[in-house]
Order: sequence, then structure tokens, then C-alpha cells
Amino acid sequence: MGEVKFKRVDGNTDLPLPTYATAGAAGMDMRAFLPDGPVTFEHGQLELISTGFCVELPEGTEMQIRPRSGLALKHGFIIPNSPGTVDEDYRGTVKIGLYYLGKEPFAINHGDRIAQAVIADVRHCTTVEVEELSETRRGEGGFGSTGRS
Ligand SMILES: O=c1ccn([C@H]2C[C@H](O)[C@@H](COP(=O)(O)OP(=O)(O)OP(=O)(O)O)O2)c(=O)[nH]1
Ligand SMILES: [Mg+2]
Repeated sequence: MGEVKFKRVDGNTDLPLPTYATAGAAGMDMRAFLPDGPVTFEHGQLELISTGFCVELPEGTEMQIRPRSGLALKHGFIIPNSPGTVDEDYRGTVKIGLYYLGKEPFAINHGDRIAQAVIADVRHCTTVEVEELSETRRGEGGFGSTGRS
């Protein structure tokens, strides 16, 4: 629970507030704010698209901007900085970077749901420099060190 505050940017009179598509959805769908009309993506095109909202998050949280699976797997839109991080203290417009891998031109229209935003708890830690770290079975093994199956 908790409350996310959304403030409309100038000109955004029509987009609905981001909402969860179902009661159990992890993310709220974010729409494209494109008052000047659709953006037609060509293969390899990267655009930063406004959601039309500034945001104020609950204390101790972040907003993660994640791809929508359908748009990614059926159409080839990825978010290069995924999961995007919206900081608790950010008051600017939330924007979404979209990169198009598909072959044929594909239009994103005003109001299309282009990403989903997950609100997650953030833990802030203190830091300390040490000479030794605790021993574990894994030790320094990583990057596939435990095998494939
Ligand atoms: O998908 C995203 C990612 C970031 N942001 C905004 C909110 C976030 O608080 C700010 C900074 O993001 P981030 O910390 O990831 O970028 P940075 O390159 O570290 O920039 P900065 O130096 O401003 O922190 O940009 C978005 O609107 N959408
Ligand atoms: Mg940063």
C-alpha cells in the first residue's frame, strides 16, 4: 500500500492516471503522452517518451520502469535502461526510453500503454571499508561457476 502522487504536465488533460490492470498486477501501466501525434519507430530507433506525469513517491520507495512483455516479445520494443529507476526525490516528468528492434515501422500512439511501473522498497545502507570479507562456499566463483544443469 502507500500513495503515489501524480501531477499532470501542461497539456495532459486526457490521459487516465496510471493504474494496475488487474487487482494482482505488480506494475501500473504507463501510457505515452504524445500530444503532437504518433511516433513511428524504425528499426534501431531510440526515443524518450513522456508519460505526461510528474510523480511523488512514498518515502523509502523507488519506481522501477519495466517493459511490458507483449510490446517487447510481440513487437520488439525494449527499454535499454530497464529497469529504469525513478528516485524518491525526483519531481520531473517520468519518461520512458523505448528502443525498437522490429523490422517494419511501428507507430506508438498517444495513450498507448508502453511500460509498467513497479513501486519497490529501497534500503539505504551505511558503508565501511574492510581488509577481509567472510568466507563462503561460493567464494569468488561466479558467472556460470556452478554449471548449467
Ligand atoms: O526510466 C527512467 C529512468 C529515470 N528517470 C528519471 C527519474 C530519475 O530519478 C532520474 C534519474 O535517473 P537515473 O538515476 O537512473 O539516471 P542518472 O543517469 O544517474 O541521472 P542523475 O544523475 O540525474 O541521477 O531520471 C525517468 O523518468 N525514467
Ligand atoms: Mg542517478
